[in-house]
Formats: sequence, structure tokens, C-alpha cells
Amino acid sequence: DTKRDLNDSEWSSSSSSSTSSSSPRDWSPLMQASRAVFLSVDEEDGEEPHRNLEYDFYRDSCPEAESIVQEMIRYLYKIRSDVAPALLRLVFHDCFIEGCDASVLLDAAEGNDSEKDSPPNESLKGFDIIDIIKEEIEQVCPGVVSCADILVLAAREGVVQAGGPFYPLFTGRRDSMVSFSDTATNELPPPQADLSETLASFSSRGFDSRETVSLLGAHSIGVIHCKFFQDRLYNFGRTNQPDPSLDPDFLNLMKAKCSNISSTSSAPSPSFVGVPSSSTSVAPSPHFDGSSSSNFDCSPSSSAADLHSFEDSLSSSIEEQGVDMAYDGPEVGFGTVYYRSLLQGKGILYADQQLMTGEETGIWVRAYASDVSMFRRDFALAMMKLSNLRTLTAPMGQIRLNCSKVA
Ligand code: HEM
Ligand SMILES: [Ca+2]
Repeated sequence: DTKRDLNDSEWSSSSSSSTSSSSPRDWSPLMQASRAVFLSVDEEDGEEPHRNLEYDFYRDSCPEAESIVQEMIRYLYKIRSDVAPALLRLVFHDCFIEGCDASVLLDAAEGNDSEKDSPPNESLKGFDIIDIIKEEIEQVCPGVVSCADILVLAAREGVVQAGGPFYPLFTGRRDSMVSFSDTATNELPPPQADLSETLASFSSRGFDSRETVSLLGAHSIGVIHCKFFQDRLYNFGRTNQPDPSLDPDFLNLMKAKCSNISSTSSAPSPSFVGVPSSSTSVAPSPHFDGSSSSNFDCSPSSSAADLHSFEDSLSSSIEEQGVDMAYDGPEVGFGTVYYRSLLQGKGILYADQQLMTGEETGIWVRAYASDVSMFRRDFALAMMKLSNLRTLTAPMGQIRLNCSKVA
């Protein structure tokens, strides 16, 4: 089992990963693992294998592509650290629905409803970030780099900036020509799902319970709006009572953060809260080293207007009522406290807390709570697997010129 052969230190050091560049380096154990994950996804799916993804696919056609993504994300993360959770959720919602084909980025068009308008995607963010990067790459190598690759690469860099593990990625994905609105509505896992529903949903994409538990560690960063767990605080299962599995102190804390508004109310509240620390989703991460490993200029005039509006959107993005998932504050890093919170009955989403109700999933929650390097390694492997789900490669799909429109 390749996973077991990996040296922990390669997965656990955030300092080495955040200074990594896109240039080839000694990733042999990681690439080996990646290949194993890659093949196992294909085999489990029983589909025609998509083996045309390659390491550094753009090495000849657009050698700057990966470093542009990396530098743009590093730059944007300094301005708004919430780019990291936004992109991580976005890549999950793309890859989970018909694979990593940028289907989630398409706007509605004649005869094709868009995934981004489907209810589970209502609060997705990060489309503007992909557009900014795409525009930049198009200036350098027009029509070459897919939106699907930009998304997986950008999400990976966001994870690294947020203090999570680095994971190697193959490239060469192509973009879908359709958006799968109904599939997104029906198949993205809902926050009120019980454990068996969540496991079934991930298992249908080839993830076992260990991988599912590790992927949910993504809920270490970002924001959950109150509407997604309001019922647990005030009216669980229409009982007019809170969810009895909630820790009482935690319940009170959450009630203080989320007033009892009807779930149909859309009035935003001015309060935005960290739990229980004072960190906000825009706090700079200490893992950001501020140094630049390439000569790429992150603030080119071509996208200056976009960048400006992106910076301006900061104030509106923190106003909606929600709970910051970075319990521990960014300085503690990625992963640990999420699992410790579940052990204490302090999972925010019902689906998160459900991980403690299964014997096997409970074992993994305990393992990750106490062994951060195991979590980092498993999360990295699971993200590689997620990023390789059912990719489209040539001659399928296309390279979009604008990520929200079919070319
Ligand atoms: C059972 C599975 C899952 C459920 C039910 C679920 C549900 C949710 C919900 C309801 C939110 C809050 C959205 C909002 O308030 O706007 C959220 C946020 C988030 N989810 Fe998940 N999620 C699941 C799995 C995952 C996975 C596998 C990943 C990534 C690998 C992920 C990454 C994130 C991130 C990073 C955020 C924060 C987004 C932000 O702050 O912009 N989730 N999730
Ligand atoms: Ca997709």
C-alpha cells in the first residue's frame, strides 16, 4: 500500500510546502502515491481510464501557467485570506459533479441551466478569482490552459497558503461544454445528511470512510452561514427543540452567534463572528511567507480593474451572519481543531458531527485529532484523488477562453 510507505515528514511540514515553487522537484514518493490514487479512481469507477493527465502538462505549451496561478493566489491571499476556503469548496463542488471539468463555472445559457444557480451552490464563492487568473494566463498563452486545471491548481495553492499540506497535481484537464444543474441539486451532499447518506455519497465517487473523514477536514477553514445549521439550534427535526447531541455550552455560544431568524428570511445580520477566538476569515496567515519565488508580476495592469473590485468586495463578504470555522485561529494551522471539536460535540454542521456516530469514522476522527501529520498526509492524498475525478482529456471537452462561457 503506497499510502503506508510515505514518509510522514513529507506531508507534515507546512513551512516547506509554502515555500515550494512549481518547478520540478523530488516528489517521487508523492507522485508514486498520486499515480496509485489516480489509477485506483479509474479502476473503481469502472470507466474508460483517463490517463492523459500528466505531471507539468503545460511544460512546453505554457510553461508559466502553474507559476502564474501560484503567484496570483499568494498575492490575493495576502489581501483576502478567504480566497483559500472559497476555492477549496469550489473545487469540491466542481469535481463532485461529473468530475473536475469546470462545469461549476459556467453561467446559464440557452438550454443549459447552470450549476452555480442550483440551491447547494447558492453561496459558492471564488468565481472572480478564477476569472482573474484565467485572464492573466490568456495574455501569456491564449487558448491553452483549461479552467478546470486553473481551478485545481488555485485550490491547491489556497490550501498551502492556509497552512494545509502541499499535494502534487497532474494537469491536462479539459473544460466541459455543459453544466449539470440537476446533478448538482441532487448529488451534492446536504448539511443535514446523516452519516450513512454522507458515506454513500462519497463512496459513489470512490472515497472510503477514511478518505471521507479526511476530506471533511476542509471544514477547518472558512465560514458557515447560520442558515445551514439554524435548525440544530432552535428546531431540530421540527421538534422546536435544539439537537440533543449538541454540547450545551456550545449550543449557547452558537445561539449567541446566530439569532433565531426564520430560514426563509434573507436579511443579513451585521454580525460576523469567530468561535471562540477573535480571528476573522480575513486574518492573514502566518504561513504566508510573503516572498516571491518567481519574477511574475502579480498586479498586471490588464486585470487591475478586476483586482480592484475584488479588493472592494471584501467588506460585503464579511457581513453575513455566519460562524468562522477557524476555531483555532490560523496560527494553529489546518485540521487539528476541527476533529477535536467533533470529539467534544462541537461540530457546526449536523453532517460533520455525524462522523462521531459511526465506529469507523469515529476512529478516524480520533486519529486525526491526535496525529496532525497523519491528517495532513491523508488529506493530501484525498485531495489528489478528488482533483482527478473523471477528468475530461483531449479529444473530449474544450479549452474555454472565458471560464463562465462555452468557447
Ligand atoms: C458531507 C459533506 C459536506 C457538506 C454537507 C458540506 C456543507 C457545507 C456547508 C453547508 C458549508 C457552508 C457554506 C456557507 O455558509 O456559505 C460549507 C462550507 C465549506 N465547505 Fe463543505 N461540505 C461538505 C464537504 C466538503 C468537502 C469535501 C470540502 C473540500 C474538500 C468542503 C469544503 C468547504 C469549505 C472550504 C467551506 C468554507 C467555504 C467558505 O468559507 O467560503 N466541504 N460546506
Ligand atoms: Ca464538474
